[in-house]
Amino acid sequence: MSSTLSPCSSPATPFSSGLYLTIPRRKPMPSKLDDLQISGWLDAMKSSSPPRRPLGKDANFEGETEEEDSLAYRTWLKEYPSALSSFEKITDYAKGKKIALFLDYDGTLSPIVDNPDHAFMSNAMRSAVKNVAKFFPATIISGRSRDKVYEFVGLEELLYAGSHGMDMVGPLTNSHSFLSSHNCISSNDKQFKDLSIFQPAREFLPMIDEVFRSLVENTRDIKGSKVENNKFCLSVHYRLVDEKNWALIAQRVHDILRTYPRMHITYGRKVLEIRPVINWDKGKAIELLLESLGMNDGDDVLPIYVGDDLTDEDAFKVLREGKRGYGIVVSSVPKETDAHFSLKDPSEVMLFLRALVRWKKSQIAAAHRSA
Ligand SMILES: O=P(O)(O)OC[C@H]1O[C@H](O[C@H]2O[C@H](CO)[C@@H](O)[C@H](O)[C@H]2O)[C@H](O)[C@@H](O)[C@@H]1O
Repeated sequence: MSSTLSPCSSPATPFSSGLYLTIPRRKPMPSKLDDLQISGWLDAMKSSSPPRRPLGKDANFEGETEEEDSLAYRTWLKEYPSALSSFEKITDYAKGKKIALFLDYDGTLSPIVDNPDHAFMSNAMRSAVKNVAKFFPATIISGRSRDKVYEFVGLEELLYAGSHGMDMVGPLTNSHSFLSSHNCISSNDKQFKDLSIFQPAREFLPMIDEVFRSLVENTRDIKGSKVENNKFCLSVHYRLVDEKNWALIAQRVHDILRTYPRMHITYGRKVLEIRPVINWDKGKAIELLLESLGMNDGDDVLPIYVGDDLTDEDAFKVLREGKRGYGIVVSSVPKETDAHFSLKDPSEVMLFLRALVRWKKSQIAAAHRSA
């Protein structure tokens, strides 16, 4: 699975320096999408954010009955077992290995809410994340801007990767193979002393700001829409837009992006994510982070990635294809995924993090006893 389901966008190509200067920018000209294009966009918009009926609760949900939903979920669980009920299996495999933890933010550490500015994590979750980071190197990897996700999480014990991994600050100095080719620079900033900043889409910034302004301007009349600037990518939210206007919002975004062929769309949970066409995603980001942490290869490393969204699939895929860790998808409905295990919602993520801490403490205690 790839998160780049972009029926109307250009294929991803590697980053090339100075690209921004060659990008043609014309005034957006409205174009009429044909029916096929519209239905392609709408299908992607719907399938990336399926209607959800919380399991065990009645809700106004068109389609299958609640019973059928729950049967479908139980069947799906056989293929993607709960990371809680499979905890022993996971920790048996983790024995003697160094765990590296990667956590998505929205829908994983904080519940999905209508207003993206109000996606706060609970204090209980914050404390679970803080504790787990005492025992395992942990990174939050989010589509949000790095500053925004840090503002939400507020913990210094972690590394932060914003804009889907296009903005990372950390001890990235071990990753020689990536340094030269991916715009990684040592920071002169006092705040990030001795750390490196990795921003492979830096040259796109002026263009991204331009697209942001254009999106704001051209969607302001669509009730419920919201454009979020995530620094190296943009989000056009339609969660609160009446479904009859989804085609309209798709049309407007399409019209703008026609004049920016170096920007493309991916689909998240009731959000169109606009990002530069560079060969970089959350999967590549975790490879770089693992390499930086000196944990890129060897049988003694176990990366665990927890995420809920289509963009997290790039990371699940890297782990599955490399046969070197576990992806855990957060979902209360069956979905196609490259993850190995599942958790129903952020509250189960919190239980899983706490269980990891208890397990690690028991390992340490056992090691002390036998020493
Ligand atoms: O990679 P993530 O940390 O999961 O970020 C992905 C997007 O998350 C946010 O949007 C989603 O959560 C919002 C708050 O719960 C919700 O209102 C929205 O419908 C979801 O799509 C964030 O606002 C986006 O910018 C991120 O791209």
